[in-house]
Amino acid sequence: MTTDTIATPAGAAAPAPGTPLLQASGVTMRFGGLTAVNNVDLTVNTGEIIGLIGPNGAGKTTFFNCLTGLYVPTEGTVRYQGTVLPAKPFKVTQAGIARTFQNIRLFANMTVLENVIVGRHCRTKQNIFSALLRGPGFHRGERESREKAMELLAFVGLDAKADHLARNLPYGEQRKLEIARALASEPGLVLLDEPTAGMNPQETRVTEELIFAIRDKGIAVLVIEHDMRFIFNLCDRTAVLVQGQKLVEGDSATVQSDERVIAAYLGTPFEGAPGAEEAAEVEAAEEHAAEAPEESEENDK
Ligand SMILES: Nc1ncnc2c1ncn2[C@@H]1O[C@H](COP(=O)(O)OP(=O)(O)OP(=O)(O)O)[C@@H](O)[C@H]1O
Repeated sequence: MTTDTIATPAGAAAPAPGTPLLQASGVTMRFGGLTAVNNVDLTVNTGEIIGLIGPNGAGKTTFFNCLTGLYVPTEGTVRYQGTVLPAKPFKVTQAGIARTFQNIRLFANMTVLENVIVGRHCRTKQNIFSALLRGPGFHRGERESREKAMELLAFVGLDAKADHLARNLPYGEQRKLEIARALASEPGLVLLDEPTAGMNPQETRVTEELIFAIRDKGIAVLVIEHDMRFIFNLCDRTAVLVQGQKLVEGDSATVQSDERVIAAYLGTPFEGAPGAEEAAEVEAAEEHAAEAPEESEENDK
């Protein structure tokens, strides 16, 4: 009988920090006449948080899909820990890459805990026979999965809601649950597609802290986001895609000050750029001045 032992993730012996984990080389994806991703190289090393930014339709999600086996790139290769990845999402997850999606994909009618347990599927060896026979191994495996799922829920701050239905969670918490489910597969690298979309600034700050904590657990992160403050606070390096091509890659200062990036994407200097604080102070003073007559009118009454 198959027991429910937890499988070891591929490459579980943690590589030294700073060694290449993911290596995408010359990745190109064409849909008929449209080249959505054009000859993109990207390396993510252990211990890194890497950002991927670019205008709508730049090819960011398509690139993620090429990395995670949802698409077979028209050209190029994707290696994880030196091995070319198979173009099968399940095998990519088994190899050690997990992801979340731009549009939340939870099991809405399952509980929060069950959603995370499902995410552990590729690390267990349960099969139809062990489930039918329900021997000691099956129960041990179930208990372990439950405990690990609860640990992850505590990690993302959702343990108190373990028994709630996923569909009843507020939007920001559904995004956190997606992250917990991705972590349940014990990845070495997690790909997050717009993890703060629809979040308020407070939730965004919490997500930022959560991503730092994920990195501190030894999991590298590749993140797509449109929130530039979030990206430039968080990432060790950021790559900019424009019309499917990588325009620039570098640290936050390099990317923010690159004139091609400003022209093609940022438009105006990023709001956290030097000078923004002063501009905000002037704006606040102007608002205060505009409100002042009303205040004095009220005082006169
Ligand atoms: N399955 C598909 N078939 C045909 N064209 C596609 C397909 N998927 C994406 N595209 C096209 O590829 C281009 C890149 O799309 P993609 O969704 O990767 O961009 P993105 O940078 O993720 O955009 P956004 O920031 O809006 O999510 C777009 O022109 C899109 O219409």
